[in-house]
Amino acid sequence: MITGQVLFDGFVNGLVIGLLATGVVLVHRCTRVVDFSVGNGGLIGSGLFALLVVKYGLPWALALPIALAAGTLFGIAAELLVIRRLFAAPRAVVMVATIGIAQVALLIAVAYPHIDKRGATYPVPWSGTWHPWDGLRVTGPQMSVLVAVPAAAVLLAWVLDRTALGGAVRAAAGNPDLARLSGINPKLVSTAVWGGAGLLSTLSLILISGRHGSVHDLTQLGPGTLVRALAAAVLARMTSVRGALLAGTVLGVAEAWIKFHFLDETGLFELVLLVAVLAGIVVIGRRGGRARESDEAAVVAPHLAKRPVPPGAPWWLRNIDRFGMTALLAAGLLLPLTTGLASRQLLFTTGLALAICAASLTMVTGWLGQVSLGQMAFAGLGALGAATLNRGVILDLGPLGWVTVRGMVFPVAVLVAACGTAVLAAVVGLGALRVRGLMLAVGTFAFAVACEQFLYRKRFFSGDFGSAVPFPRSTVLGVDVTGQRAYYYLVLIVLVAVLAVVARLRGSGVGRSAIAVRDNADGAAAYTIAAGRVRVALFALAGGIAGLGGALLGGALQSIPWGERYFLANDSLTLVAIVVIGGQGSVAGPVLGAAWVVGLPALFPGNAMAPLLVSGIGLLILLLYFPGGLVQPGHALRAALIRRYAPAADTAPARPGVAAVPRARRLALLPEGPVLATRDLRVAFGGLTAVDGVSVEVHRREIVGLIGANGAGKSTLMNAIGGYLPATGTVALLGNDVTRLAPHHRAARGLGRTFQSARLFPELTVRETLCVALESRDRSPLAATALHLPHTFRAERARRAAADDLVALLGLGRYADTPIGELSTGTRRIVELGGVLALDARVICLDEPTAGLAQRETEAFAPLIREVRRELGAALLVIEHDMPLILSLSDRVYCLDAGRVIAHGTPEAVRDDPAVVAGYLGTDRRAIDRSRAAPAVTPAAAPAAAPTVAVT
Ligand SMILES: Nc1ncnc2c1ncn2[C@@H]1O[C@H](COP(=O)(O)OP(=O)(O)OP(=O)(O)O)[C@@H](O)[C@H]1O
Repeated sequence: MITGQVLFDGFVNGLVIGLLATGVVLVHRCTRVVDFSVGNGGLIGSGLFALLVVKYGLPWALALPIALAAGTLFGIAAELLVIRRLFAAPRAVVMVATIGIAQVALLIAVAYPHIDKRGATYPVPWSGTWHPWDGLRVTGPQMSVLVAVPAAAVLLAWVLDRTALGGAVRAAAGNPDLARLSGINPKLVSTAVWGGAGLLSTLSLILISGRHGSVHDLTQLGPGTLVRALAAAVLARMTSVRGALLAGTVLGVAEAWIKFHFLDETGLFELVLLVAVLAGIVVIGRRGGRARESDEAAVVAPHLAKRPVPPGAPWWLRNIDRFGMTALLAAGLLLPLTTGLASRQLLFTTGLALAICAASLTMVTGWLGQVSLGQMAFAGLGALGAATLNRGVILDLGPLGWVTVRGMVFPVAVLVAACGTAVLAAVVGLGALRVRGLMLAVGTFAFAVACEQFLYRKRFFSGDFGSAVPFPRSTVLGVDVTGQRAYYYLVLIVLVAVLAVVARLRGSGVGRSAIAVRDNADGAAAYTIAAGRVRVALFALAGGIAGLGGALLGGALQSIPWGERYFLANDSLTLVAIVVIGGQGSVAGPVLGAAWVVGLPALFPGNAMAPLLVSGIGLLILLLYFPGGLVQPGHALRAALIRRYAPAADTAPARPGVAAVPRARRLALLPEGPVLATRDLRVAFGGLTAVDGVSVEVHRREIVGLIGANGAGKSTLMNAIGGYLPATGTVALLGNDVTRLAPHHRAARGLGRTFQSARLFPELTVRETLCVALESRDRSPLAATALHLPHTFRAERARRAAADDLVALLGLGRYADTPIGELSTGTRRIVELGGVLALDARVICLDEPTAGLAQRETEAFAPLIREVRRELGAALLVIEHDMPLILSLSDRVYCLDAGRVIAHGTPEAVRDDPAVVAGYLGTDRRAIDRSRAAPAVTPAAAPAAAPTVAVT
């Protein structure tokens, strides 16, 4: 029977976790960043408190404000020196920066003078025990919690609800742009929030350390505390401060209950936390916790990304990447020959294995723009799994009886374990990747802690070996790899193979699709790319590669220290540092990053601070000053050489025959009746019905205009047609009901779409963007591409040739290798049309195709749109504010007002409709006059398009 005392103890622990979680929620609400420094950040003040009281004999009442002030100042300093400088950066970057801040905090705490009093206890104001009623005991540290947490919560509520600062914080959290307009300085708010979070985490860590008892090993409190606070914050949907406090308390009680009932199952609670976090993430996703576009973004700005070498460049420039990689390989081959010391060889091998693990993160962070904080957990499971398979196991399958798995030879065990971690990563990814934004980081961090505390400890993995599981090496394909140097070369070969896979995937449709999904998931869906599938497939592959790297690392060590180093949650943070330091998304980055993080501390043997220094401070310096990482100077040199020796040439023929564009489905028969029809479509945002029972039809080869005042619901209607928004009513495409289909399925059935913002995929070049659209015809298979199978090279060549034809057709020759992010709006809009051509769309929705264009460009666009219709034989639904353009272009027009169709018919009829004049055109007399003056151009009489005119 569980006692009240156990639950009470859990309640008190939970109060502190809840307090820490409020800091996480505050920071997230104001800056949309998950703050990973919240655990370690508090160590500065909590360590100082112990130091001042125990070592220097200060009274606690004096030391406490000093410690709290130190923690607050650290929060403020972190904001001023790091966060503020990354104000405009993607949130993924800022989150990675918080990992650097956490490392720096740990570094400072480790650097504190040693408290050499043996058995000294952590200072608490009250040392007695109380018995408020029979059977309940309240200790001194618990009394501190019972006093401090409610006091802090009341103070926080008062500051948030009653003070000007609190009002500013709430306003900035609700709508930063509106807050800025009403005179609130978001930077000041951010500083205040970070200071407040520093104060809360210092207080929490002081209270937790009091419960911990000893003044030693305080730095160990970081990850366990952090994961509980993050879990509470996720359960509070990252938005509710009060909810965070409540969730923390519930978790504390749950932990006490679980630990009481399952005393033998160490780490079971961490497993429950993982499940709770994943469930919380799914709920956040369901409740519309969609991230803003900028959340998952390239951690490297597009201008720092590697440029493709133009095909006309001299041979040495075309092969410059090969030279670089050959030089790295030569260094790798020669390295073990520089020393005969086995310990050095082991160090080098460790670096290579970590580079393999980091290469897995390159795909997740560099391409998907997501941050995984669980890669070293996959590595740990790979290592322990391989060791288990190597020695053989007897499995208890319950009613099915016992199964004996005979030991596998070393290389087979490594490969099977890697496949196992890939499957596991797919499962974790299915939960955590459902929500866009940065929730993967939280989910994978919880996974890392659950592995460390629960999975690694299972007898299946650790057997009876305690904290060092043996993993002896043997032979690989008949070659003896028991020697340190031979094993080094084996790991080098695997690293080269992994990097070859990564490089091949990045240059293929798989890498392009991943970057497209990251930069603009809706845009990718419009090109038939299923974001979820791309994310989960790459995350699974990354999990497999991490497992492979981990198994090889285990083989290098020959005895897996699962509870001590390499495979812990903190090591996953270090892996993120390796990737950022090396250069995100770059193939050489993991190698350079691993060389930095493993190699530099080796120059200072025995110094516990060196690893933290190179990964923590190194991470921050690189993020702030060299966001491209160590490969950045190389990329800059490469770009300079390209500018100097291969300037972009306009290779576009003036106007090649459009027949050059291969078309897959152009000749497919269109059904009778409308090609697009909506019935009673309705979309509501909370209380606002943006589209209110709209039924529209678009017939074969028709251009239908959609007009209406700002906010009338035109874009919302188009988004509902595309499946980007949940709607009631039906949508039929080419005679088939597509109401229940996801956007990428609708696109695959012939629905093309361009967006008002024409964002496309900023990091991809024009040619790459068109290749993404061409994936709709022939998708790049992940496994076959990774394995370099010949047919994937043929398919890739065909795709590039088709993209080049489109580039030529649209007169985009000189922009073919330019990243989209560097193009003008007009050029981006032409690339978007190129994408629609690549799709072979049968029904095309254009959302304000001339928005942001100069009048001259707008005039060139009408013929281009007609040309697209002629080319594809498609029907178009076009939203446009330019009345002369839309009235001259359209065969029929619908006018929307407040989400309803108020008129439809021929352009002339709609233009003269009294409701349209009163509700829309009447607002701008000149618009009517201009539209009356507009010549009613028939499609047949349209002038030949001169698309290059619009390219500016
Ligand atoms: N994601 C959203 N959340 C809440 N409200 C939204 C959202 N998107 C649109 N709205 C609201 O729905 C209404 C219709 O917006 P919509 O963008 O469809 O209008 P529109 O006719 O396309 O306007 P514009 O010509 O300015 O693009 C507006 O009141 C808008 O504020």
